[in-house]
Amino acid sequence: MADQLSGGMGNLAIDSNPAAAQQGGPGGPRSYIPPHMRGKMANGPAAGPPMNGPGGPAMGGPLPSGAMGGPQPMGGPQPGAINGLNNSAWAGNNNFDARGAGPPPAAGPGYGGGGFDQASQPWGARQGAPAAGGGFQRNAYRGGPGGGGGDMRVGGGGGSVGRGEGRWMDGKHVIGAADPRMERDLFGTPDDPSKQHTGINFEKYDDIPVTPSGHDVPDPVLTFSHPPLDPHLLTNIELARYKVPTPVQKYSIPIVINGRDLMACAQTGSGKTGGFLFPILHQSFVQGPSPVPAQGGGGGYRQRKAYPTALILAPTRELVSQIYEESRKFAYRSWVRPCVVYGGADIGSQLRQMERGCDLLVATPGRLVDLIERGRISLCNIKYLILDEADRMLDMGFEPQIRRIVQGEDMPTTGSRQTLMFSATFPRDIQVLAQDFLSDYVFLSVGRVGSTSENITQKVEYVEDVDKRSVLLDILHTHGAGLTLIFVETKRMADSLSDFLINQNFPATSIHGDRTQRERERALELFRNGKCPILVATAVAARGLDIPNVTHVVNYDLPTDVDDYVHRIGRTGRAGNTGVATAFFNRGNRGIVRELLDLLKEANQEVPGFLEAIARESSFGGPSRGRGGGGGRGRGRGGNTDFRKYGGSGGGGGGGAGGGFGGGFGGPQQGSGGGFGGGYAAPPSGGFGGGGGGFGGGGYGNPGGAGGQSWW
Ligand SMILES: Nc1ncnc2c1ncn2[C@@H]1O[C@H](COP(=O)(O)OP(=O)(O)OP(=O)(O)O)[C@@H](O)[C@H]1O
Repeated sequence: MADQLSGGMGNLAIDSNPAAAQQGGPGGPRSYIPPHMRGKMANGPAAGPPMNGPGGPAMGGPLPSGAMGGPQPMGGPQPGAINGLNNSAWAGNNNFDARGAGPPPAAGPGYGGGGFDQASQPWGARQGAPAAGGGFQRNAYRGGPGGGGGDMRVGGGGGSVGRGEGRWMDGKHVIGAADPRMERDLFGTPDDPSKQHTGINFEKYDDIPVTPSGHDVPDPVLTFSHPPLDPHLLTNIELARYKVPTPVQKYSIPIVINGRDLMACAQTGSGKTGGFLFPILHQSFVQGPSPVPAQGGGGGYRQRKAYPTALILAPTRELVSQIYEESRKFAYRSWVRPCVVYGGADIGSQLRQMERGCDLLVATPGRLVDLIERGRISLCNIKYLILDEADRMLDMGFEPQIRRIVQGEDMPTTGSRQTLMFSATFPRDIQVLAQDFLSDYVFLSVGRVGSTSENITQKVEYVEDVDKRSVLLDILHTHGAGLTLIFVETKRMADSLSDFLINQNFPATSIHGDRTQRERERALELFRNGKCPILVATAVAARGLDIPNVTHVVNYDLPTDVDDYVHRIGRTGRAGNTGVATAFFNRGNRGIVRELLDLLKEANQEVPGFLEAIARESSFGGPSRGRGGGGGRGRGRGGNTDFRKYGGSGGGGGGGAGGGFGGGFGGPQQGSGGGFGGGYAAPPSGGFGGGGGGFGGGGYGNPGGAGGQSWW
């Protein structure tokens, strides 16, 4: 049931392949191994200890920082490898063969050899955490009414808490002891290349106009200071070397502390994660844990349910892992214990993690539904519900699962919890739908909704399909230092293009939904640490991932939805750093020409003449997206602001040409290139009629409805 649910509830791209993962990862009989990885995997991760094996890391989740690019021996990038990326270093590097059995030459002590074992230990084991010897603490989980049971972090049951953990005792927050080694692991060193550092344009974020709307919007905070923020949170923010809040953080902190719901739109890479973590952790540090209801049915610790107070939902495994790592930083030494769950990884180890305490849960929807079905999580204590990449979480693919989680279980209703939604894009129709989950919310727009950062230099080149490979090779030959992320539309294309690049002696790897979780982690790790500085990816890597030193994003295949383009190119130019994004455009991409054109103009980018010409000749109807225009495709784009300002709460006709703010929801989608088909015609209160069916063109939304197959 678990596997069926994970794979069959619509979260297919994300939670797919649990069976393969459980059968031994890359070596398992049902695992997919691309040809170029076959020899290598035998010596690589599969040879190491299970990533999530029993034995229970003290605190680390199934993707320990070492496995995902933390500062531990393997996780740290190889600066030499990155800096050595130039024309000759790549193309001429005949020693590199990602298909071969051995590790890449730059691997040093890291991957594949002896170094891997060390790095792949569960986090707690590597840190020598108490749990490493004896597994998880059987009596540690909070139990019994009032929360005064066995969890050492709450109620003051005596005994010890885990390393880096604090506790809540007698109504007070007791901060845990500092742990220098753990601090290094979590926060890195000042010049640590594996961590994102703020770039030269960080201060320019302040020039972006912020438009809050809703009544009684609290004034922004200007600094990280007490008040309003909890002093212990400030200590952790300082350890993270954040000096000043980004605009979205300046506003979100007081809005959430004042008890309001929030829908926040801010450009990619501008600190939205802190935008929700800071205020909810602040509140948690101040208020302490909620009492846990008495658990019926008795049973041993294995029957215990987790009762998180904060739930963060995000669309991909990699993104939930990243958010989890961020929450570990800012919850360090506090009573709040973060946990992460996602499909494709051993559910047993995730359950054991939760049994050790689970106050802030980061989850992909499919796996969460699975755990709810198993009776292992109750949502009755949720005070904060966060939908990161909110528009993605509420689109066709995820919406049924989100409704089930939010409305179909025991979560407090709107008004009794706080709901926060964050994204860089927020189409109008999704804004309308989102209302079901929000109560009297503040809408916050940093810049225009869906706009791109001016830190990204966008280039559009006219390239026919047959010429794409050779143009890509030219680009890779001339591109300087840094990591290059190449987006394609299909999983098959991701494999074939990465194979092609490897054959051309470029150190490439790929990430997409058909790869096992371990392969995905390995690909990301090799990319992060510069051993494979070229990553070919499907849309699975488009949202949220924060990888330092990505200097170039190539849209080898342009997406059919311009919002996807916004998120993809947002993998570069983050935290005030600069980056370049190149798109291959030809007449097959006419569908987004107008929106792309508007986007480029708005971000003060150069607009190639051919784009203007094709936009003119295009018969593709509808107004342009910007400046209050609705959606040419009926999605009724958000324009630059809160749709409530323009009246109406949904309804209106389908998105025909000329559909402004009044339209765009309620009718069947016009679709572009057969994107949506039918099944999207529900009224605002009713959800999408069709759910799974009707999605036929890879246009937008979850790549498959219930039971379908993902394309990413
Ligand atoms: N106040 C701050 N000072 C310095 N760096 C910050 C600050 N806030 C966030 N960052 C850093 O900026 C980077 C981008 O932040 P984050 O991943 O939260 O962006 P985002 O807005 O969620 O992007 P996306 O839309 O792609 O999900 C991260 O590396 C984060 O550590």
